[in-house]
Amino acid sequence: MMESTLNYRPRRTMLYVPTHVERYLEKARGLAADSVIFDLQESVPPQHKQTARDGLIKAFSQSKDFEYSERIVRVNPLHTEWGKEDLEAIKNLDIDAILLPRIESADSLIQYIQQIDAIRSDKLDIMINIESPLGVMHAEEICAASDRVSCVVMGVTDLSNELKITQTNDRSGLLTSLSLVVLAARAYKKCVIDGPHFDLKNIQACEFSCRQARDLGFDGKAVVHPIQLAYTNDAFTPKLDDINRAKAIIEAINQANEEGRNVAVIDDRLIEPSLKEWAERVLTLYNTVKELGQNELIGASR
Ligand SMILES: CC(C)(COP(=O)(O)OP(=O)(O)OC[C@H]1O[C@@H](n2cnc3c(N)ncnc32)[C@H](O)[C@@H]1OP(=O)(O)O)[C@@H](O)C(=O)NCCC(=O)NCCSC(=O)C[C@H](O)C(=O)O
Ligand SMILES: [Mg+2]
Repeated sequence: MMESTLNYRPRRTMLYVPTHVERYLEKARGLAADSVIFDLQESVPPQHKQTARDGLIKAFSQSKDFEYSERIVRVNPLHTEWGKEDLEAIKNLDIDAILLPRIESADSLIQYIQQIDAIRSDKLDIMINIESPLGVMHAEEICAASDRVSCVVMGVTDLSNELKITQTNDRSGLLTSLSLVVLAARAYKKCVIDGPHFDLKNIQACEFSCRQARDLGFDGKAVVHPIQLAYTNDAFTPKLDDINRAKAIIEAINQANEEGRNVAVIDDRLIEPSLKEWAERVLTLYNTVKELGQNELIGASR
């Protein structure tokens, strides 16, 4: 694994890797994904569930290193036999988090966490997919239910299907759900990730949805193919304009504080103290990107 002093984890990109496909597992070792989701669930056909578990264990036994990527395993729903077998298979695996699909209520989430804790003693990070109308409607109680949940990952295919929306490039049918989930996640200080873009060859539409996700408040976006990594990372990477503005804001607020004021003015714009938090976030992400050696993503402006 790349030597790192990172104490902040960017999650601009989360790459789903179907674990029954050996060449995808190998490929994932060298890709610029902030997180890798080793999928035992939706992308794995029923007849390959055991192959997928075996493939994952074999990949980790060869080396658990996936560059700087966070290692997340998505299991099948834990009330099913497949889910229980998944949990048993990964009980000793050195991973960073478990992703639970289709969470729809606080009660089931708590039960699943107890199931995980009964089999692993390391209080593993829990991540959840919200991907159904009920999940979206209950997002607030789900996010409130446990501090163990670090991250909410939208599942937009299942959701779009169940909402019966028309798929459009501007994703107008999904906007309410996306925003409700961002609201719930932010209310409880969780990281929140947009679902993937599925039109693999339509780069323009993918870029639009990355930028839309960023502007809606998401920390990053799931991806399903390596081709999507570069521009998804790019969309969530601060640009020089942001970095210069962040530095100016911190300096102006610090100076205002020294002079006994709480606010500052830059270029005729009022700078409130809460903007300092935004500025610090931008600089943390910028420093992390530099440390990852991805300086080429820091272009001039958005
Ligand atoms: C979509 C794919 C089936 C395309 O696969 P393929 O035809 O093999 O692609 P390419 O030949 O263009 O691949 C080029 C190289 O990239 C590697 N590759 C491709 N995909 C991946 C991947 N996901 N991870 C790692 N590496 C990948 C290939 O091996 C090629 O490299 P090389 O071998 O060196 O030549 C395929 O991309 C795919 O299956 N993607 C993932 C699909 C998936 O995970 N779906 C489920 C997740 S989305 C979801 O469930 C969200 C939620 O639950 C919801 O409901 O919305
Ligand atoms: Mg799904």
